[in-house]
Amino acid sequence: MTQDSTVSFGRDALYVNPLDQAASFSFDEQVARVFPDMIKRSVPGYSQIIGMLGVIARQHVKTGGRVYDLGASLGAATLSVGHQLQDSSVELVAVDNAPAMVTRCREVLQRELPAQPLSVIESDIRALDYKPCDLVILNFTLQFLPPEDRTPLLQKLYAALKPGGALIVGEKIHFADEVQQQWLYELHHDFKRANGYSDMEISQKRSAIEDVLRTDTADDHLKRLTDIGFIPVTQWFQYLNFAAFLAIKPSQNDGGVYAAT
Ligand SMILES: Nc1ncnc2c1ncn2[C@@H]1O[C@H](C[S@+](CC[C@H]([NH3+])C(=O)[O-])CC(=O)[O-])[C@@H](O)[C@H]1O
Ligand SMILES: O=C(O)C(=O)Cc1ccccc1
Repeated sequence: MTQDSTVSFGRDALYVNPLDQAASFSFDEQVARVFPDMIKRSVPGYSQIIGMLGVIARQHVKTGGRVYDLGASLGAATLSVGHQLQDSSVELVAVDNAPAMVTRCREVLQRELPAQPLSVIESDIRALDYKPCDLVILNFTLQFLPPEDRTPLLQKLYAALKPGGALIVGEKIHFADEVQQQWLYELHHDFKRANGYSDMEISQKRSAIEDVLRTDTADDHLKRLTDIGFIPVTQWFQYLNFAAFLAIKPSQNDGGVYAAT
């Protein structure tokens, strides 16, 4: 962070003190202020995924193309794509519906990617009219939509993607097998404890997110994306109960087998 920046970020201590009743988690001013620290200490592999998003973008984004980062928060995924592509003919579009995130995101991205055509849009991603695009990133965002809204959004994104375009979905997942679910759930708890959260912080945060973050299984994701028409669909990442998927919109002339630049 540069000296003249108005954006500053702190350590996540939101759930340190006992709360009578934890309010539902929301992406407000308090969360935005500690978000980089919160997500790195809470999501196993977050930094590795972010780094790889830019690398994957290089395979799928063409000259003059467009990339959407949906539920962009502070723009980390867009930043990774911008740094990897280094292509000022590509438009990067970051969208989030939380005003506290959008303000900071705009400032960070304009400062870090000054030569890039860039839009930071405050909008619900379900309401947006999507322009033709090469890559859509939903990095830990789909999980916050009501389950019944997930397929309609993904269908809309499929329609906007150009043939050969890619969708990347990062998600917290759960497991159909109860033993596996319990095991990975506990390991995630231990991961957070190893990153400096107390048991009380972990359990208060869990109560606050349980109604707003509803997970699917990896199979749910693979099936839903395949049913919509994406092919191939692959899971390219898993670290404990966090996973990421890559889904391609097939092009007419590759027999639906593979598409990239
Ligand atoms: N309907 C919606 N419309 C727009 N934005 C939404 C909606 N619902 C939730 N959001 C936004 O989705 C983001 C989810 S965080 C994404 C991290 C980021 N992708 C990253 O790669 O750093 C993940 C997490 O905190 O676990 C928040 O900024 C919400 O405001
Ligand atoms: O903290 C958790 O347990 C999570 O599942 C990840 C997360 C990270 C940031 C905001 C909300 C959820």
